[in-house]
Amino acid sequence: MKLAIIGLGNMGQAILSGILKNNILEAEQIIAADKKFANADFEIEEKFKEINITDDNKEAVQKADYIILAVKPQIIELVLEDIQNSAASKVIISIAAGVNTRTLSQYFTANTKIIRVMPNTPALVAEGMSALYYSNLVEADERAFVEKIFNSLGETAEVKESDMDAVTGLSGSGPAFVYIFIEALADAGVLKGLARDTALKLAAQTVKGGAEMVLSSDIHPAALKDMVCSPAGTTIAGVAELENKAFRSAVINAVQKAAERSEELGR
Ligand SMILES: NC(=O)C1=CN([C@@H]2O[C@H](COP(=O)(O)OP(=O)(O)OC[C@H]3O[C@@H](n4cnc5c(N)ncnc54)[C@H](O)[C@@H]3O)[C@@H](O)[C@H]2O)C=CC1
Ligand SMILES: O=C(O)[C@@H]1CCC=N1
Repeated sequence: MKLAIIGLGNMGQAILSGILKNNILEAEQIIAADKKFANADFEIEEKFKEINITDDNKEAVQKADYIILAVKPQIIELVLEDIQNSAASKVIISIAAGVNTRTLSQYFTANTKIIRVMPNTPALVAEGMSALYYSNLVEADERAFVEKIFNSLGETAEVKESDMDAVTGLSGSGPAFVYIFIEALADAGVLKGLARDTALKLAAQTVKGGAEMVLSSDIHPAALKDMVCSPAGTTIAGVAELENKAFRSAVINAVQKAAERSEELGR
């Protein structure tokens, strides 16, 4: 079995790292295509030295059974035009935000198997969250293989295609919202006199610990919040300020806007 990854940017590299680190495929079974490889000065990272690389998308697709499309939504149709004749009998896996199976299938035959995945960048540290949608022609062994790839990058969940824009706004874009929150916590620590590295460690571990509490217990986040808030204590004073500044509403709107942008990219 051979896999082609078209686009070896942030997400393409994260997926490739997970596959290699977890021995899902041997290096010889993978071919990566990216137009940046056409640049003679391009330095491929040490960890990817053993895989085949090319700047020719068609060549990669011809040699593979599974194709991961990891290019930007704005150029995916150019890539699809390029590969359509070589890829129709293969399993197509697109991670592009917003681009739906209706658009993807226009480039192939009615029998082409299409899978959409929305991963996120914590895949780089095997803490990713990937939502997967399988179109109905995809067979059980093909689903199992693709799920294995994304399980090697963290957690997976199967979703309906109509949920993909919401997923993109929440877990696809969400890491950026979390980083802003961590940065703001650390800035506040620095404002109150902490060293930057100490403040950043406290902030990141607090977010990680909070997430772990939610994931590892059946306790609702609101009840976990109540456990931190002592009557007339420090936390409730901070919580009141967050409510005053409409923090929840800002977060909800951020996810909503990101989901709407995903919808727009699909039009
Ligand atoms: N960055 C993120 O957090 C996430 C991104 N995605 C999706 O992943 C896809 C890729 O995003 P990133 O990796 O962030 O982008 P990126 O810009 O880091 O990588 C895209 C790669 O595609 C290459 N490329 C450009 N034109 C090409 C062509 N004609 N043929 C072959 N390769 C070409 C570029 O050289 C680049 O290396 C997007 O569709 C995005 O919606 C999905 C989930 C999360
Ligand atoms: O910002 C974006 O469009 C991509 C999709 C999800 C995360 N990053």
